[in-house]
Amino acid sequence: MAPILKPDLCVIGGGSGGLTTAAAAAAFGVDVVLVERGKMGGDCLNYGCVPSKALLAAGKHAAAIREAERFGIFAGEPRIDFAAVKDHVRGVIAAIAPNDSVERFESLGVTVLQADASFVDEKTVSAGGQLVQARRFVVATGSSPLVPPIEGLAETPFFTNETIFDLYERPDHLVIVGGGPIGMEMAQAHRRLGSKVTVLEGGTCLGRDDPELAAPVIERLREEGVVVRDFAKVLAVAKGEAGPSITFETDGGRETIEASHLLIAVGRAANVDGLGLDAAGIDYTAKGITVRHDLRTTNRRVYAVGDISGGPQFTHVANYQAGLVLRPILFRLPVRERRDHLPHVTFTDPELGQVGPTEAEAKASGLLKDVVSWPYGENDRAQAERRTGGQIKLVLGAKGKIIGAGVVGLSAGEITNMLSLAVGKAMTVADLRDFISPYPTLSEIGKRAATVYYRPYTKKALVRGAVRLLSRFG
Ligand SMILES: Cc1cc2nc3c(=O)[nH]c(=O)nc-3n(C[C@H](O)[C@H](O)[C@H](O)COP(=O)(O)OP(=O)(O)OC[C@H]3O[C@@H](n4cnc5c(N)ncnc54)[C@H](O)[C@@H]3O)c2cc1C
Ligand SMILES: NC(=O)c1ccc[n+]([C@@H]2O[C@H](COP(=O)([O-])OP(=O)(O)OC[C@H]3O[C@@H](n4cnc5c(N)ncnc54)[C@H](O)[C@@H]3O)[C@@H](O)[C@H]2O)c1
Repeated sequence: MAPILKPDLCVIGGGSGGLTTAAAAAAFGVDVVLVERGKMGGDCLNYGCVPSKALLAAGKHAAAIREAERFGIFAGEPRIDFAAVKDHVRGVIAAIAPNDSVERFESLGVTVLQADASFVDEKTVSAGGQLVQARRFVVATGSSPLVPPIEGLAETPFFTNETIFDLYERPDHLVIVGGGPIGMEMAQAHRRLGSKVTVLEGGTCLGRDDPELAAPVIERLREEGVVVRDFAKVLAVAKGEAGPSITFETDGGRETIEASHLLIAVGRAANVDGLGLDAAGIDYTAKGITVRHDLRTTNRRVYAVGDISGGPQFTHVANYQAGLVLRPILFRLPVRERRDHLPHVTFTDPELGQVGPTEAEAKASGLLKDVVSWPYGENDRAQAERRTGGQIKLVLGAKGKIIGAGVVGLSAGEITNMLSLAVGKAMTVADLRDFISPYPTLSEIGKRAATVYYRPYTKKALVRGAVRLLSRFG
């Protein structure tokens, strides 16, 4: 048996959270062992963010060709080679993969074990038989697609995010169960690439977002021909002649529809199975590993980051958490995870971005003092681009502090960066009002929304009187 490895840090999982932790620790000269049982890069690179955004990008090009007439350009209906689109998706993954590869991590000084890791006791991990006893462990094992207990599903072929990107034939009719970010992004991408698409959502689509901001996304998908059915309870699926048939119930009664392909996108299950968490004294639930404010688990040697830590499931959150845990691990500094300033973007067209609490969440927490908004229609760049649908909303606390913000519209994801800075740095509407925004840019809507906050002051008799008085002094 190989000698026990005794590094300073052992990271389990080579996805967004694990790779960031390992690379940053190695940059400080720390002896790191990284264990990954599947593809380096995890979900984001292989089955998540990257392929979904590449597919959406292809769909966006098709939509731009269809809409070109509005700009005086006549191209007709685009001819779409679905297999070539998938080659493009593969190509994007391949272009990014070297950054996440075993070779790159070994070149950084990390020892990479390509094996399934499991705790055997409180201080030891076995990775394919190789024992590792590290001073600290970081668990970053991510999540997997949740498969709901729908009658007949186990006997019916279906896709998840782990298999849909390998489908090289264009679905004639893609039925998607779940209208969250995965469901809606996949629905629009496939519709734009020529498939008939139906979304069956148990509640309301994009239900975690501000309903007023989610509405234009849902409306746009419907305009493009996606059939969106809210409050649809899927009762059973069965393997039909041409593909799966899906029976569901709404207020209007029971219906059965025929699909060529079925995609299940109803959320995620934390990858806790087989990790030996009980042997290590690490508490967990179905949502993930239980962590403290500093992401430490119930085993003081072990931290958890990313989807497995039970919080919001995004790559940038995994990266943020990786940055946090390195401080206690490397420098013995105390940290406290914040969740009130986290952004997320759904990359449909229009994009939908949110930072911190929505209006309703801020109201429920008692922090809401005001909301100001500005429509894309009043932005000159949006007019030039002929994309005037959407709005920005600033959620304000006391003294004009921006505690949350949401935006839906063209390039809303990019605008969310500015909003993330504003919320993260506890800026006020005055900060957004006073910065100089280059003209004509879409981000100007943030500044315009901030000026709305000051409108009541311009109407105040005292302020108006002061302006009149001062004007007398020449
Ligand atoms: C379709 C889709 C689209 C998405 N789009 C976005 C987006 O646009 N933006 C965004 O921010 N987020 C997006 N996400 C979410 C994002 O992908 C995840 O939040 C992120 O990948 C989480 O990173 P992680 O490191 O926690 O887990 P993962 O990336 O899942 O990595 C975990 C790794 O651990 C390995 N592993 C698991 N168990 C073991 C074990 N016992 N031993 C060894 N290795 C193990 C797995 O093989 C995997 O490689 C998307 C997700 C999906 C599914
Ligand atoms: N752009 C992005 O950042 C992005 C994109 C995709 C995924 N993600 C991440 O991945 C996570 C998972 O995405 P997701 O869309 O699978 O999950 P989700 O939990 O966000 O949404 C799942 C949806 O499915 C519905 N649902 C659940 N059970 C159902 C059932 N039996 N029948 C019909 N509908 C049902 C829910 O009401 C919900 O609207 C997201 O929460 C997000 O963290 C992020």
